[in-house]
Amino acid sequence: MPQLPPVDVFDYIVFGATGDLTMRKLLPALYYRYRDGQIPDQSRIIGTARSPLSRADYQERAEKALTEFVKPADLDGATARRFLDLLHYVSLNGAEADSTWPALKGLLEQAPKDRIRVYYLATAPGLYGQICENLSAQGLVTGQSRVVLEKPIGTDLQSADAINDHVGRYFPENHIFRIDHYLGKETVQNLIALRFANPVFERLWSSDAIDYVQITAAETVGVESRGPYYDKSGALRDMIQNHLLQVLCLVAMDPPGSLEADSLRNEKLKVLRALRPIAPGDVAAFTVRGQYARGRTGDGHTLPSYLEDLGEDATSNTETYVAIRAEIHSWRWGNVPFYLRSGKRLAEKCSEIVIQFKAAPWSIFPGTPRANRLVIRIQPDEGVTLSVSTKDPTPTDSLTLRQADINIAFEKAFGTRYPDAYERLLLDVVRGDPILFIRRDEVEAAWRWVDPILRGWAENKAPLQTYPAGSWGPEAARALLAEDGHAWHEDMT
Ligand SMILES: NC(=O)C1=CN([C@@H]2O[C@H](COP(=O)(O)OP(=O)(O)OC[C@H]3O[C@@H](n4cnc5c(N)ncnc54)[C@H](OP(=O)(O)O)[C@@H]3O)[C@@H](O)[C@H]2O)C=CC1
Ligand SMILES: O=C1O[C@H](COP(=O)(O)O)[C@@H](O)[C@H](O)[C@H]1O
Repeated sequence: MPQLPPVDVFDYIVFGATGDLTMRKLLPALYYRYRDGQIPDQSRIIGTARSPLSRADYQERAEKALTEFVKPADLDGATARRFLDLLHYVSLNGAEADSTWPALKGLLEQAPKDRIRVYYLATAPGLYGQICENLSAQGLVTGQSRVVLEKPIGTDLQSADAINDHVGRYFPENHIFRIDHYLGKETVQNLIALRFANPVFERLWSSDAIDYVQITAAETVGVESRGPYYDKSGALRDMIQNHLLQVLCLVAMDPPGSLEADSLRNEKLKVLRALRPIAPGDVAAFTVRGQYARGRTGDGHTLPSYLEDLGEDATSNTETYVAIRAEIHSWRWGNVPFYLRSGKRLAEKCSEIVIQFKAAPWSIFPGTPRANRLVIRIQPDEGVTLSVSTKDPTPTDSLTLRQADINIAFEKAFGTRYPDAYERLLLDVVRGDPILFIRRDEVEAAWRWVDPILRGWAENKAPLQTYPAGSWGPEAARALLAEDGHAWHEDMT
């Protein structure tokens, strides 16, 4: 790994420091950046949550998390111990302006006044405004302070506005970092390179040459321990409103004028605003929502249903799967359908973008050559595959065609580990670089599109389908594409 420039000394204050996100993603990501020499030793990571833990208890929990979530080959004992020394813990109720705040204040004020402070809110979004208000009341918002808001921001446009207004009273917009970890994924960023550094693609990137686009984020896991959050959220709010719409923006946007954050965000915003609204009465035609029932893994193990995962006697109308046929009303995209889907307990863990090109208008070969297809694999096995027609080498009396792939597997091609998305994003906040974070108007535009779908579902205008855990989702999702004469990637021939 080449020498990476370290960031300035910082204090990272994590609210929700005992939670799933901190343990599974944030601490491992910070460990990797520390291991690679990017985090100076004087920096501190201060965990806060209501649980009454000592600093040693918290370090012990963090050590367990590193053992579980960092690859064993990457976990060096001595480095991990030095990393754990950066950790502190303050027991505090973020929702209340009580007597526990001075402990945090005292700890922060031990550092020089101009030290960078990152307040990372890894708690329920309903707490964001109150935590910021308390930070301000305690005099903890300095000129060098930034706040990171996890997604989803709110549960609809109205609640998102309320949160953004509340947080905005204490932090200026350029110090608010709305994180969407999909933007930190290497292959998602690579879309910008692929599209705007390779004219061979960009010249074909429109309805002139593209038949349709699919964006998939499929997971094999169920709701795990996150039932209480997830059951109130569902797949549309959890994945589509943020991650998939952001990926769609990068696929569909016009070239930004530069790599300045606002230049990119302006282009993304135009796409969000050009999404054809799906009215509540149209949800049955353009959306499919599903919930996993009991099923089986590929090797025959029984998988519980969503209701069983939630716990005894649970009932729920929450979707764990969504498929949507979206359209972008713009000159570039005409009537090109963008099929989005995301679900839990599906057959494979796979996030990818499929760009299906149009077939040749005329064939001089026996049979019609297959249309080209570009598959951008976001995870796992990050890479790009372009399927092309080539001459079948079998010596026959006619020139027949065979499909072949031009394939780049990034890890293999570059011989380097692909970092987790959070590794990049957590240090971008310290650097004060907002390019991979979401501006307020983007969040609002995304909710504006999602809200009528939620309303249609709440009015029961699209029935909740079931699908067997371990499958590719409800049959109705197949039908959604079949109506256009299309098929999901796994069904394509
Ligand atoms: N987990 C994930 O994979 C992802 C999560 N997110 C988002 O991150 C956020 C956190 O998610 P997740 O970690 O899963 O949630 P968890 O429920 O696992 O953790 C919540 C954390 O918040 C703390 N907490 C709860 N109430 C308070 C309070 N009043 N004051 C201070 N701390 C409090 C809890 O600790 P205690 O009970 O001790 O106070 C706990 O540390 C959510 O907004 C979620 O949507 C986003 C992307 C992925
Ligand atoms: O934000 C979230 O993302 C994860 C999926 O992330 P990935 O990087 O593994 O694709 C999802 O499991 C979770 O429900 C959601 O909140």
